[in-house]
Amino acid sequence: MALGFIKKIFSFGKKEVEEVPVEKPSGEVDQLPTAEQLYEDTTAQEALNVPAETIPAEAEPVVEEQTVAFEDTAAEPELLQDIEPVIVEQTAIEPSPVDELIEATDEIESPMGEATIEPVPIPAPEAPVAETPEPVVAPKPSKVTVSRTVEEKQVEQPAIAEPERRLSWFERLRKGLFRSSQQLGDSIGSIFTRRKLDEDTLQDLEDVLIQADLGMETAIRITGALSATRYGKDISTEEVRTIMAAEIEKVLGPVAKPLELDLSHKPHVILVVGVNGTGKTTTIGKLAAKLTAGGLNVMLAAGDTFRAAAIEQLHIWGKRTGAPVVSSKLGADAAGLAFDAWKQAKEAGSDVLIIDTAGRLQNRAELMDELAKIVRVLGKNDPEAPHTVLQTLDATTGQNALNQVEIFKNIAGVNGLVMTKLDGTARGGILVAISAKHKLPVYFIGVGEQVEDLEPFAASDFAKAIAGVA
Ligand SMILES: Nc1nc2c(ncn2[C@@H]2O[C@H](COP(=O)(O)OP(=O)(O)OP(=O)(O)O)[C@@H](O)[C@H]2O)c(=O)[nH]1
Repeated sequence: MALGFIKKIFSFGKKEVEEVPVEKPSGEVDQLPTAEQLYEDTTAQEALNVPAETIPAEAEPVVEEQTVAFEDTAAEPELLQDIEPVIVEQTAIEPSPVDELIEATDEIESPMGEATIEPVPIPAPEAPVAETPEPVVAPKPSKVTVSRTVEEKQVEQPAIAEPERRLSWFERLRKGLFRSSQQLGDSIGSIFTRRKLDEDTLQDLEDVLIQADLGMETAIRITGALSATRYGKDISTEEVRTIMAAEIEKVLGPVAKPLELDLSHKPHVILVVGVNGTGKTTTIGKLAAKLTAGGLNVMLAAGDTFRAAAIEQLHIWGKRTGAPVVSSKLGADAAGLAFDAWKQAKEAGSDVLIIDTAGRLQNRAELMDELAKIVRVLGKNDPEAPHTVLQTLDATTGQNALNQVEIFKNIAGVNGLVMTKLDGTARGGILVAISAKHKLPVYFIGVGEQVEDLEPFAASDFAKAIAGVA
């Protein structure tokens, strides 16, 4: 009953995301990925599952009428009325005592008076029915888990709008990894044709696995597993692939974790970092869609103050997901913006604040310093913020991604990964090497540019797709 209650908390807040006409500011957004195409498929779907263990025993609603309302599914439409629309007045941010609050070493150029919050049109609640029960505002649990959100059936498009069948996320993953898994399969095939498993074949296989970016540790793990059971025997490519998939899954299993948000922090701050073009802003949009669809109040902060298109892109996602966006003028101090955004989110009672950052190469020391400053400054507001530091990794990247994680983790405290673009001509093997080395949770994979194309990371599916096992 308690689980049902919590599920209802996160389903009655669901809103249909309306198509919002996007105004193009003059000039700057011409190079934006065609927003209308990019955001053509907009329906945000169910977002949150709350594991039973996170539900306190006393999670029963305290108000008697409330219990009745949740148990009576016919009464749910009425509850929809009770959700306060997140409407933020479009006012300039009041001057904040930033300078007093920040140590002298962190010279924050607060974008006071420049940062704006985009008001968000909220879809109208469903029409009330007769005999509306007493309004009830359901309490939110202190911890939520973000997991699979979009069922394939929920993203179906009318036949007329989509003449070709849209591939499922797993088909896109397989397709994306097909080329590298095929190359791997060909190489394995050429090693084991009419050859028994011996020292030479094991060495050749190890080389092939390392070339596929899987990393030395995993390569040795795979050859070790083969050697232990099949040494001196004939072995087929399929058998090698199957053992490879099993060993890769053992590496990935421990890092395939759902993203958990600690809502006792209000807002729970998610800082999104990574190298240029790795999919930070797109991932933020997709994640915001999951969270808002789950009934959470989300605020976005356009901390990529370098690119006008990035700010505009985040505003588009804000409109699509119903999340207000805090932004500032181009070139403003990103740490100051993050600081002000936290205050705005606090004042607005947001559950989650997601902060975008400018893409930066990990070897650009001054840019990495700026990132460290954003992290420090957020800690002035809430010593534990940012609570989640997500790094996006482009799946078409090879060995360099290992170095990216190393440096972003050290400087920004990355504590979770998202691998994007697995639907393209992805390599993907590097995620195995990164997982073996850093053991950071991998929360999601990006398998497309649409709002629903963010999938919880599943070790078994990924391992099979890399190894080319059905
Ligand atoms: N195919 C595919 N494209 C993606 C995915 N994620 C992001 N993209 C595309 O990759 C490009 C870059 O994405 P952004 O979200 O702008 O990347 P970013 O990291 O914010 O970029 P910078 O701000 O320049 O660092 C855009 O064209 C996105 O549509 C994905 O999972 N699959």
